[in-house]
Amino acid sequence: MIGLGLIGGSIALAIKKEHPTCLLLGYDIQEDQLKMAKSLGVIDEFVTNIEEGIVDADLIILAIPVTKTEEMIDKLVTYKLKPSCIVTDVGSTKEKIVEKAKAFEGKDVTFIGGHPMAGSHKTGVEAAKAHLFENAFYILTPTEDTNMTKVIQLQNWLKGTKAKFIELSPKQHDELAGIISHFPHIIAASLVHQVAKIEKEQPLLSNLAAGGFRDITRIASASPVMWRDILIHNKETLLELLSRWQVEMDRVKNLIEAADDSSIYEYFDTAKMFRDGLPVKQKGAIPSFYDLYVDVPDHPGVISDVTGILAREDISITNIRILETREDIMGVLRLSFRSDPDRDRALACLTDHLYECYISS
Ligand SMILES: NC(=O)c1ccc[n+]([C@@H]2O[C@H](COP(=O)([O-])OP(=O)(O)OC[C@H]3O[C@@H](n4cnc5c(N)ncnc54)[C@H](O)[C@@H]3O)[C@@H](O)[C@H]2O)c1
Ligand SMILES: O=C(O)C(=O)C[C@]1(C(=O)O)C=C[C@@H](O)C=C1
Repeated sequence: MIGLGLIGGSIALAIKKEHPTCLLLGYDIQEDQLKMAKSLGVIDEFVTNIEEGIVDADLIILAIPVTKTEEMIDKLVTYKLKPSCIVTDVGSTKEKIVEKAKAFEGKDVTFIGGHPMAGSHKTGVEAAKAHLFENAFYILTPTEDTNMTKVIQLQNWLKGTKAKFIELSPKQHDELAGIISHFPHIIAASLVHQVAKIEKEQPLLSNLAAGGFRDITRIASASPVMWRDILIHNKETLLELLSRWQVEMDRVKNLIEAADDSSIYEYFDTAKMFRDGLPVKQKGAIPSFYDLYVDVPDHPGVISDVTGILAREDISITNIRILETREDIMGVLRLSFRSDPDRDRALACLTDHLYECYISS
């Protein structure tokens, strides 16, 4: 595993789960990440000399920023790798990487581009989780010349991710990922910039940032290194999307200027219908959350009562959020669980304790 951050670490854990006897070696430019990965049991051993880690490998996974992946491919082609070795990557862009990997042609090495479509704004191996990609789409970009047996072998190595594999061309991948993933990160960062600028005149502003602003800008906390590289790689798609966005914003501006109430209503209503219709039980565009909403009276101790009930039943909560608390009115707790059965058990036992619970908000 080259690169032991969030994604490299999560894939390493998933591989080890399904293939416990394999020897998993890690390499990273940050020695503290390597030491941490070893102490967390994410890898078996680490190497500080890349050659030591790759020459006998059956599978090499590149889990580093996308421009670094290109540089690493340049380096890997200079080594004599094990015959029949598979090299794959997890980068968020594919065209430039797959193009670069043509350098492996004629070397008895198979390169298959990959991109697990799930993740987080967190970085580093401490945030790695074996189940990060469960139910997520995992895009592979084999070319017409790729041996299908190798694609199946790679899927078998990655079986522990419990992801759903799909194949796309690198071009199609970059267009789709540009729309659904890369562009939203630009919007999130630009919203934060807008608030940061205005805050200079209105110091109270960020204290008022409530659920809406926080929800839409969570991903602005993602790694600047990773996103710098993605924007550089997917330049054409993103420039095209920015032009379309400017047209979209002009449309909204016209609606507001005209104070056209039915068109404004329609604007939000059609967006709501599309958003509500997105698949929720799978990762990918919308991550999978097994959420339960619980009405709670706003008085001290209520949260520990709810969590205590679940703890006694041995039900783990993956996230907890208070959606609304104002004096004298009911607040809502949003509890997230790892699976549907956990949520069902939570619903049953909280209802037994007379809490009002429901599954959608
Ligand atoms: N974070 C996500 O949500 C997500 C999801 C899917 C795919 N990806 C892709 O996965 C890749 C890794 O992202 P991440 O989220 O794990 O980032 P991360 O910052 O958590 O980890 C990246 C790791 O790569 C190491 N690294 C950087 N350059 C290196 C080099 N030349 N040689 C060896 N190690 C090097 C860093 O030290 C770091 O430990 C990126 O290509 C990203 O586009 C990210
Ligand atoms: O959930 C998040 O924080 C993510 O941004 C994950 C996300 C995405 O845009 O959905 C980010 C980049 C990846 O290449 C794949 C997944």
